[in-house]
Amino acid sequence: MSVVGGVRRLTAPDIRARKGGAPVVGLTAYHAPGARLADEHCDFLLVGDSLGMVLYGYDTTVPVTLDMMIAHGAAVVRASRHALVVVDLPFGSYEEGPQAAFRAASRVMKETGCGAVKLEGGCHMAATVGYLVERGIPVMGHVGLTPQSINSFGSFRPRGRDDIESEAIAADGEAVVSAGAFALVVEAVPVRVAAALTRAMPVPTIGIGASVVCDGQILVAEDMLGLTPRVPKFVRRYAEVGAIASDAVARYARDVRNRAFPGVENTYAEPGFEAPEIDLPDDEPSAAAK
Ligand SMILES: Nc1nc(=O)c2c([nH]1)NC[C@@H]1CN(c3ccc(C(=O)N[C@@H](CCC(=O)O)C(=O)O)cc3)CN21
Ligand SMILES: CC(C)C(=O)C(=O)O
Ligand SMILES: [Mg+2]
Repeated sequence: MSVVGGVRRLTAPDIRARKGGAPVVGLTAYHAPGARLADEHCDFLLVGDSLGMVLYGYDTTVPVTLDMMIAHGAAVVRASRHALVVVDLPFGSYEEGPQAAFRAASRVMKETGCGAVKLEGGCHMAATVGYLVERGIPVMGHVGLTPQSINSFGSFRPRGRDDIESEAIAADGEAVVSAGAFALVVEAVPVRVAAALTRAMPVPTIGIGASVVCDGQILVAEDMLGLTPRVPKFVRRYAEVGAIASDAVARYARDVRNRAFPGVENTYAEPGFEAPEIDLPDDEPSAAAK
């Protein structure tokens, strides 16, 4: 539990206790400005390994490292005070076994100050989830579409659309929650599958592409803000920040080229020095510009 400015930050048990109550609001945050923007409105901020795709331009989350997650996680903790901060364990940092997972997760907790970690996987990760939870690390589960397994799945297509897959996902959720996960991200599954999990689980299900039946929702902030060029079907665009930002950059560039920026108000005065009149260039490119 942390106390900042007299306000207690939400904890994993607080989120756990929201089962059956008001929907849990999650959003990704990768950096200080994102965290400052989202903190007061959200119950938890997820430092998602999707940052590898959104910030670093990778095609998948597979190349993301533990050091990257720690650097971004620490920035989000510093810039927030209300929401629980959850940090994704990246591909390769926890699959080897419970002890490897504990080493990765304890580094994340110590070096970022976050309140929980998230890891992908179901039945085969249950022992790892239990090992972390028993040793004081709250774990959020993640089943359905698990993007770190893109090289096994072959694509980011929705999961659980046939009986075999939907039963496997139900068993996955059951396994990680029985092992002690305090909440469960359910990604890209049909309503029927999300509804069955939400009914069966004693902890909140957090949907992304899993319909309104879930106990909460999460989205990638850049997707809902209009900062990513293409978005999955499950995203609603709440703003077109990319278009606004592009327009601002275009106006800045025009002002620089016209010598309309910087203005006198952006300039440091020096007693006794008069800025020389500059010759504004005409439309002819000068010899120097050639
Ligand atoms: N910007 C971003 N948003 C995300 O939600 C997100 C990431 N990145 N990176 C990590 C994972 C990967 N996720 C993804 C990525 C792509 C699709 C997607 O393209 N879905 C298509 C259908 C694809 C298919 O059928 O093959 C869609 O239209 O929903 C879905 C989830 C969710 N996560
Ligand atoms: C999409 C969410 C659930 C995630 O895992 C991420 O942003 O990495
Ligand atoms: Mg992730």
